[in-house]
Amino acid sequence: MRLIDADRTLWHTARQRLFRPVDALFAALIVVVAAGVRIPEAVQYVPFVISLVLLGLPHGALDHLVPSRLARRAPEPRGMAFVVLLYLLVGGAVVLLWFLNPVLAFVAFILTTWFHWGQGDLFVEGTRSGAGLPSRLTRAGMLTVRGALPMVVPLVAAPAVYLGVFRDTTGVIAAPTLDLTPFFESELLRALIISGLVVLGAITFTATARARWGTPEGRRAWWGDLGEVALLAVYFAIVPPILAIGLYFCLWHSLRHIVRLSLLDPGSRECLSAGRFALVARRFAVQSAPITIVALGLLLALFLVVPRSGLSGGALLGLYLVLISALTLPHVVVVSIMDRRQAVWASEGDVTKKLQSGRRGGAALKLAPK
Ligand SMILES: CC1=C(/C=C/C(C)=C/C=C/C(C)=C/C=C/C=C(C)/C=C/C=C(C)/C=C/C2=C(C)CCCC2(C)C)C(C)(C)CCC1
Ligand SMILES: [Fe+2]
Repeated sequence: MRLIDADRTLWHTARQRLFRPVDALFAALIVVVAAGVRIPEAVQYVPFVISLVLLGLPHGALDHLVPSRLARRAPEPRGMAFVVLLYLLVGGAVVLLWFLNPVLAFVAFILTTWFHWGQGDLFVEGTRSGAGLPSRLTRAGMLTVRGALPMVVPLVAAPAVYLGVFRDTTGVIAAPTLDLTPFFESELLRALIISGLVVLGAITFTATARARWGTPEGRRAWWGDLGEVALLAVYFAIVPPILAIGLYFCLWHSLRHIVRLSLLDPGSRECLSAGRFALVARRFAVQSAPITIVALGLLLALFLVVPRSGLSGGALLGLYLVLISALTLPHVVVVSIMDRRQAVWASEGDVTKKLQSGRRGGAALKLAPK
């Protein structure tokens, strides 16, 4: 896939000015933890606490504006009503599932996150260069590998922490009914999971090499992709999971999504073109504040409603994850609509038709000529 040139330049700037420093921070954390420094448990929760008001929770708080932004129109009530209804119905159904079957709700949440974080990275990967993203199947492979890094690597590297978060999160709703300890402790399962991921990664990178190797730009993109995957794989294997995932949620997934949203907003786009990131951040903070406050209200309501909410770090994180899971599914629907309009999954023919009819939805992608 190829991005229209103006967008590609803006993504390049974002990569240099925003994403590279985050790479450096993750690399530094790997070194610090590998050197044997123990990060106190309380500190590990800090990114999740900050995510309540900065980057994390707010990154979905403009979802109601997405339909109008994609259509390049001023915010309109119909699009907003659609998104609010979507959140009410789908989010409500997820909360209900937590009450009916917390274990199933947890597993569904992990799988949804796997998909969603993979889909976010797949889009950003497509902005890296004019070199083609390969077949849809390979794109699905890229999504699966990217999403698996935060969801699967901690399961293999720190199963006890994963089990703890599972217990805390399901535990805010009901006393545990199912003991999954053997599942989390199975060496065989861990070996199978990690080998599956390595094999899938190898197949995917071989396939993307075939699509991208033809030009110097394509080769740079391929190495860049590989570098990110390697960094994240080591990061999630070494850094304590709650800290690692909290930082990734804010500084990786949400930051990229906010850049994507800002490119669909003419005012923010102008600031981005001028490299004025502080102004973009301010605009986003102002735009996302009202709905973020509503979402915080929902968190408080959930705290009062769920039967076993507590004040320990684990219980509070569990409660927050229950809320996030209810927000994530409708958010995934909105982001999937963005993916569709921005041609993330399109075949070459579809994209050409879209470009010809001028329905580009802002940062539209087009496939590189073969
Ligand atoms: C628009 C709207 C709104 C809002 C919204 C929002 C605000 C959204 C957001 C969204 C979001 C905010 C999303 C997010 C996502 C996230 C995620 C998806 C995460 C996940 C995570 C996980 C899953 C993890 C886990 C773990 C840990 C932590 C540790 C270790 C282990 C484990 C891995 C388990 C409202 C409702 C108000 C209204 C209507 C409209
Ligand atoms: Fe997201």
